[in-house]
Amino acid sequence: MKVLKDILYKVSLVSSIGDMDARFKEIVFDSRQASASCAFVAVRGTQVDGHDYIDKAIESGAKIIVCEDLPAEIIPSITYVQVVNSARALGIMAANFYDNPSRKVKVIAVTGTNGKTTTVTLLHQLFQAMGYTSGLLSTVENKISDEVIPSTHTTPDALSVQSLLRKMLDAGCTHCFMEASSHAIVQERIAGLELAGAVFSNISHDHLDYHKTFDEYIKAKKKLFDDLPKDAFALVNLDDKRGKVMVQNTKATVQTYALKTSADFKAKILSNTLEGLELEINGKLIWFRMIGAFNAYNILSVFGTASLLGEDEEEVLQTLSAIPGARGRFDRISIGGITAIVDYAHTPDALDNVLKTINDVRTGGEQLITVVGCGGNRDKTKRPEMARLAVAFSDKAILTSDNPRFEEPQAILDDMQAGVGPSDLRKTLTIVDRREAIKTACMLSGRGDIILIAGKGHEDYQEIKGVKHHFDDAEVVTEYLKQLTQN
Ligand SMILES: CC(=O)N[C@H]1[C@@H](OP(=O)(O)OP(=O)(O)OC[C@H]2O[C@@H](n3ccc(=O)[nH]c3=O)[C@H](O)[C@@H]2O)O[C@H](CO)[C@@H](O)[C@@H]1O[C@H](C)C(=O)N[C@@H](C)C(=O)N[C@H](CCC(=O)O)C(=O)O
Ligand SMILES: Nc1ncnc2c1ncn2[C@@H]1O[C@H](COP(=O)(O)OP(=O)(O)OP(=O)(O)O)[C@@H](O)[C@H]1O
Ligand SMILES: N[C@H](CCC[C@H](N)C(=O)O)C(=O)O
Ligand SMILES: [Mg+2]
Repeated sequence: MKVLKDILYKVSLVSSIGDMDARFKEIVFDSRQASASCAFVAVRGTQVDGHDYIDKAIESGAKIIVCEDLPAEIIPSITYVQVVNSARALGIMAANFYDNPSRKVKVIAVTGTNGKTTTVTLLHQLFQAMGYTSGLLSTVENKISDEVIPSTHTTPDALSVQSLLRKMLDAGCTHCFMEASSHAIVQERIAGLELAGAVFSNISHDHLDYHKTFDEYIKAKKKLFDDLPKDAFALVNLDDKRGKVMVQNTKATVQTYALKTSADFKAKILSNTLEGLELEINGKLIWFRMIGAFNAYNILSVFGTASLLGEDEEEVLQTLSAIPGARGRFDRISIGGITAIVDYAHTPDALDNVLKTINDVRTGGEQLITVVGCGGNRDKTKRPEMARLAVAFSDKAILTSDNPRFEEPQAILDDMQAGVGPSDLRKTLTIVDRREAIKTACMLSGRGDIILIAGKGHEDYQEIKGVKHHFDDAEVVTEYLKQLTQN
């Protein structure tokens, strides 16, 4: 049992009614999970307002209500705590409830439009390989050392963040590498965390459905750095034109990395092929198994982070050199002389990078066939742009579905097709069924050709009308390439 006033430590309060020494055994922010003697935090959401569910939570046994607006009817047996910001209060309460695990585990948060999963995965793999026990919170999976805990979000909700960190601490983890999505920052899912450092990779077009304007999206990412404590580090990519803005108001120690300009951590690409990257980092030449210039940025930010955490530079580079990278990020499958690449590029910038990378490392003569779709109920403005890029940088493009969710798949494809100019229609196919689209790409390809399947990476489902149907790009392309090349 926890005592309310202890758990409210550092929460900005407006007023309270009732017993501040009240005891409770769990915090919930969803009335459907309320139980006897829980504390219910009413959070305003995008769909509904948690304040409308206060009665329901009390019916299910909640004895403590934390909210921004007090209800009209006050029940004498209930304690009400009015706070400035419920979402923020939830994060701070969760941290106190689990005894502030981030004071003992060094937590590094990575934000940016692209590269978060890759960066945190590399950091986790690196620290594990160097003998540390470390944790991971990522889009693909959460990990406590080697134990996998399935991930539902890029950044879990505030309670899950803290309870996972507590488990990491109990399991002996010294570090945790986590993604901080812009949604999570705005929704205060990381409030209450005491970060040891934060990393900014880049910012480009995404999630304008949620943030509305690019300025708001930049502000969301900047908030991570604004909220850092003085003893933390802020590591930013200076080649991104928003790198400096991110750390304008931070109290943390600013450190920079770049390929194109002078910075604290600097790298140069010596060679970039389908086999890997050769980089010069701090005067040392090292070979890496990851492909593409964008991965040079990810490797460099991992190197910078590890150095700022006090690790030996030589050991870091040697260990990183053997690491394969994150699942679904430029995964190469070679069957019968055909190369398929499965990649999670689901934004115009990521797709542009991946297509340019393939074009940079092509030897010439082969065809590049790209299969790509755009998610339903997500930023619509990226649809024509992604189709335009796929067509412009490939010999053939097959536009298809990617998690249509509650939208009509053909309507998403119509939005995509608007980005294809009349002269490019010849090399564009539209196939709603993703399996058929991949099969067609395999049928159109011959020895030496490259098939890029973009958008889903590690995802093993296709989400249609609230139901996730098993679907795995790598599995499907392997099946057809085997079938077609064996006959
Ligand atoms: C748009 C968005 O981010 N939504 C997240 C948000 O939900 P919401 O604001 O819509 O919540 P709501 O349904 O309006 O409910 C408001 C409050 O009322 C409560 N409630 C609701 C109903 C009820 O009966 N009783 C009750 O108490 C809810 O528990 C909630 O506290 O808060 C929830 C709890 O933390 C999240 O699960 C949910 O993620 C949804 C499922 C989602 O799809 N989010 C995506 C967009 C997301 O967060 N993506 C980023 C990564 C993006 C990227 O970079 O690629 C991520 O970090 O995963
Ligand atoms: N540093 C980078 N710059 C630009 N593009 C990148 C970078 N790193 C990876 N990418 C591309 O972006 C895709 C997504 O990468 P990753 O999963 O690491 O990003 P993310 O930020 O975690 O994405 P999400 O917001 O969906 O969690 C990759 O599949 C690759 O195509
Ligand atoms: N975390 C991102 C992933 C998008 C991946 C893509 N496959 C899609 O479904 O749009 C989101 O939920 O917007
Ligand atoms: Mg991610």
